[in-house]
Amino acid sequence: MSALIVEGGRPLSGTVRVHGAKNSALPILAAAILAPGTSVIHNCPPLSDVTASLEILRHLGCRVTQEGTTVTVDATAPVRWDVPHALMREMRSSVIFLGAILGRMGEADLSFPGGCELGPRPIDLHLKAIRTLGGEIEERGGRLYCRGALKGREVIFARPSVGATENAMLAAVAAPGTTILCNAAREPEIVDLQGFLTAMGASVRGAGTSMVVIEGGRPLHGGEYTVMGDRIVACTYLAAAAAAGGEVTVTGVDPRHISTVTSVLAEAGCRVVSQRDAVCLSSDAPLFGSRPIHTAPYPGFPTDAQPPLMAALCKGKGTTLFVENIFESRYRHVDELARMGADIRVEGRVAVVCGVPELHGAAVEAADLRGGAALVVAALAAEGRSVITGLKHLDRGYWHLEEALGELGAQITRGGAEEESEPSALVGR
Ligand SMILES: CC(=O)N[C@H]1[C@@H](OP(=O)(O)OP(=O)(O)OC[C@H]2O[C@@H](n3ccc(=O)[nH]c3=O)[C@H](O)[C@@H]2O)O[C@H](CO)[C@@H](O)[C@@H]1O
Ligand SMILES: C=C(OP(=O)(O)O)C(=O)O
Repeated sequence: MSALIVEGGRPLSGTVRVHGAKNSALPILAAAILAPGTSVIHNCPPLSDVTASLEILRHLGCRVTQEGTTVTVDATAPVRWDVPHALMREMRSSVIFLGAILGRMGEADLSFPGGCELGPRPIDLHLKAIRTLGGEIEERGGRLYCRGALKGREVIFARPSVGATENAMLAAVAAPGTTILCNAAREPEIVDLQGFLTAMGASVRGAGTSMVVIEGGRPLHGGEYTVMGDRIVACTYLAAAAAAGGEVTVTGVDPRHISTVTSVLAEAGCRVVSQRDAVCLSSDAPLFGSRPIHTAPYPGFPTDAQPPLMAALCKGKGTTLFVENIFESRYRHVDELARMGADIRVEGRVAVVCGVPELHGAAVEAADLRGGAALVVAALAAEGRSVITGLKHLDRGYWHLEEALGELGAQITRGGAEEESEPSALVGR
């Protein structure tokens, strides 16, 4: 079993560039199937979720090549419209292929998606949107059989959902007529998807607001596009610098996309300076607490940044209250942070973090992607050695994490947990 071995307690310094955003790259890869042509997608990070998406595209009959962070998808002649269950359960974003495959092939056969276990993650809003656009969906034996001639319509979401908005956009691009998505999610990744669809010849406007308008049924062609930088990876690096101390510049991110997070870090005592596509953070004293953090759909505080920010605030002088409003079970990192000496009390959706003067290294296990990032942040701030397992979760969303942090001066390596792990009571002492 592989593990990250972190010798913590060292300040970080230098500049790090974030890789492309997982949550943009995945719907963009699904969108590539919509056009009978070749799309070229740059800044597409070779994460395990991206590999799964490429496997789905290959299974559908696309020719796919990957050179560094550039992916080329030739979707001239897909031959299948089904996604095997093993690929569906690899990640949440497999469900985004529903709108894209149905839009291109007029038929789709999928099962329920995987992804981080954060409590119930229904797909009712996805299915309702597709049905509104004319898709007939039959749920049988855990599979979803969809067919139907799509038509532009008004779709009203009961709540903003990133994935359902993306799925509806992909289906609507292929649906003749005007589709209006009301109460759409406003995340920057949706704006990125609009950018790629526009590069393919689609007419989509309004992404980033709660109303997205699509004139569907236009002829599409392959597009060339560069995926935006990953704002959650940026928040993770900033949280690491805040926790470990030092001075770090994170580049390749739009500071406006993470202002709810940087304002919390500033309130906790870090100096934060935003530039056009970079954020510089320095931290040299124990962090204070911050005002209560309520996760919310964009432009609110992102749920994906909650675990790393919580980890950053564990060591310090203040108390911070977190309210997780998006997912029911997104505090699975708390027990592991407690092994490092954190003082966190959880009651339902609320977690209260009381800063402690020191954290200590420990053997801990990631239970989900951002929970894993939280463990890395805490380990960098902790005195002594931490051994972090459960890396398959981290590898879904962080590319070259140990190299990037290593360049900032962190002592972090990937090795076998068996050789490195001491009895957990001794680790870090
Ligand atoms: C691949 C990707 O982009 N993942 C992101 C996406 O996930 P994802 O697209 O799954 O998240 P959603 O925005 O859909 O979820 C928001 C809320 O709506 C609920 N809901 C969603 C769909 C549905 O059909 N029914 C329903 O009730 C969810 O349970 C959740 O409580 O947005 C989340 C919220 O910002 C992020 O944490 C994930 O990193
Ligand atoms: C929850 C996340 O991803 P997914 O929706 O793919 O599970 C995430 O990126 O933090």
